[in-house]
Amino acid sequence: MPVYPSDPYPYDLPPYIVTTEEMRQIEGRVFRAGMPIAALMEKVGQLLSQRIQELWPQNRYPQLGVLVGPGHNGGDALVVARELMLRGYGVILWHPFRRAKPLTADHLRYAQSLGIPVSPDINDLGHCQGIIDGLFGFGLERPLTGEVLESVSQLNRWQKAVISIDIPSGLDSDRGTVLGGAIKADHTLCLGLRKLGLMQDHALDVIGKLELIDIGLPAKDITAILGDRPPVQCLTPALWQTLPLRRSPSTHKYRQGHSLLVGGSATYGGSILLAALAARETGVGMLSVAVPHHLKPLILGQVPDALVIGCPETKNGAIAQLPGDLDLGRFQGIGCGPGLTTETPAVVDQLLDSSCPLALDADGLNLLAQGDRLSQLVHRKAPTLLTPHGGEFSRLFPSLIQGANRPLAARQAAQETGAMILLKGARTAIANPTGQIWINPESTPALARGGSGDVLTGLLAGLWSQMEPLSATLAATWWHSQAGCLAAQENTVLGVNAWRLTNYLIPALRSHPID
Ligand SMILES: NC(=O)C1=CN([C@@H]2O[C@H](COP(=O)(O)OP(=O)(O)OC[C@H]3O[C@@H](n4cnc5c(N)ncnc54)[C@H](O)[C@@H]3O)[C@@H](O)[C@H]2O)[C@H](O)CC1
Ligand SMILES: [K+]
Repeated sequence: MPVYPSDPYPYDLPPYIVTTEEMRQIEGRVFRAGMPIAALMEKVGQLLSQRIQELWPQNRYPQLGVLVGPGHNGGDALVVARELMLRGYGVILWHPFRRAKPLTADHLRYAQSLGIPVSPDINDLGHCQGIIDGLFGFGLERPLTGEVLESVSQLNRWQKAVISIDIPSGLDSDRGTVLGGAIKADHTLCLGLRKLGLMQDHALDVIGKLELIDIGLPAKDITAILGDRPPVQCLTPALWQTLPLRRSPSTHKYRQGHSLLVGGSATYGGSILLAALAARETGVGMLSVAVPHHLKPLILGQVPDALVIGCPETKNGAIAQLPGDLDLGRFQGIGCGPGLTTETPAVVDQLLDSSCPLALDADGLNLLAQGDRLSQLVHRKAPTLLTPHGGEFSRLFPSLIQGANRPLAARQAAQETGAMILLKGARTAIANPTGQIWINPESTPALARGGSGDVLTGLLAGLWSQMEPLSATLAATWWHSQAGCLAAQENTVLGVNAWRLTNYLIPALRSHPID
């Protein structure tokens, strides 16, 4: 599992993520406009063959097994098989189906006329160094069963190098769920546009490294189906350019935003400190941190540039209330939750009643889940962001089946609450109340540890005071994961504790050219 994409996505391609139906409609426009299906299949096969030769040089992968399905995924695979054979690879086909689509049947017949062996027995591929999976693409209609399922399981047991064409066979191209069984790929060469099923947390172990192959889909056909505001898209490096890096020479600290962080307790003292360390890396003009009184020295000691507000505290060392004279109208971005505990709901109520842009995380979310706070959220006028991980999301929205399709669950939650939802995970999904979704395509398992979320909350609070809330949320998410990837690259996937992550925020930013 690469901790840092060595060759990230070709971001010059549209960052859109499509459903099966949208892909079919886009390709349908291309075919109706005159592009012969056979021509596109041949083009796709050539592009795939070139990439596979780069990934699998013939001297290291002399023998290749090619799984040929009954549909056009199988057709793609047959073009690849033929082209690689002509370039000197040894190729053997596995095709256990009696029927195939006409185009696929033609390619199969031609491959056989060239002397490429075909076997219905998967064991005849046991000697191959690499397996090319052209069983099913987005046309999979039902779970794999019988001999096909057994052969896929056998193949996975071999643990050979596997490249899947478009989608690992057996994976649902919308939900990313495994239908009966699925090929476990090292690489998935996705054709044209990313499929929604490939951008789901639970699909990651099956798809391996996801690469996008540009098959030349005209932008006009994509826009005709997806519209000008594509429903689902990836975060991209373009977000670096949106950060508030351009400042007027005459600016002053009061013009660079004032953020407030609220949290901390005797039980969890470090979370709010991590958030504060991250917030100040955003360059926010002023940073205020409201903590229980006893934590004030800790914050001041580590973040002397912050204005630390010592709050009255409960006997358990949590914030009892925010100071009565605290004017929340002074802040353009508030992050509440790291280390807060759920002892004092009044703190969250006070923030919800304010007209401040508010990001709720951790115990701020757990308090939101109590009583009718969540149902009242739709009446809040100021921008609101909820940043749950999976467990918090399930507590907040028990009726939404996020497991099957987390991005769509996040969208539904955003539309129900009127808040932006940032559903954290391996592929964090951000949804806004207008129904748009952004998915972060690049992250690292190194971030799966306590404190990472606090760092994100700090970035959000700091950027919300300097940028439009949605842009700030997208940029913070991208920045956070890129810093994690860089930290993992330099310290291994074990070395990205939250404190070190805060120290990688600026290096990650600096390592990308800003126009
Ligand atoms: N749209 C195009 O013409 C192009 C598609 N590309 C590639 O082709 C696939 C999509 O092709 P399609 O034929 O629609 O679907 P599949 O190849 O996935 O095969 C579906 C095929 O299999 C049968 N089937 C479905 N489920 C099962 C099952 N569980 N067991 C057995 N058989 C099953 C179904 O009846 C169909 O006949 C796409 O992913 C691309 O790889 C090209 O890239 C460009 C042209
Ligand atoms: K496939």
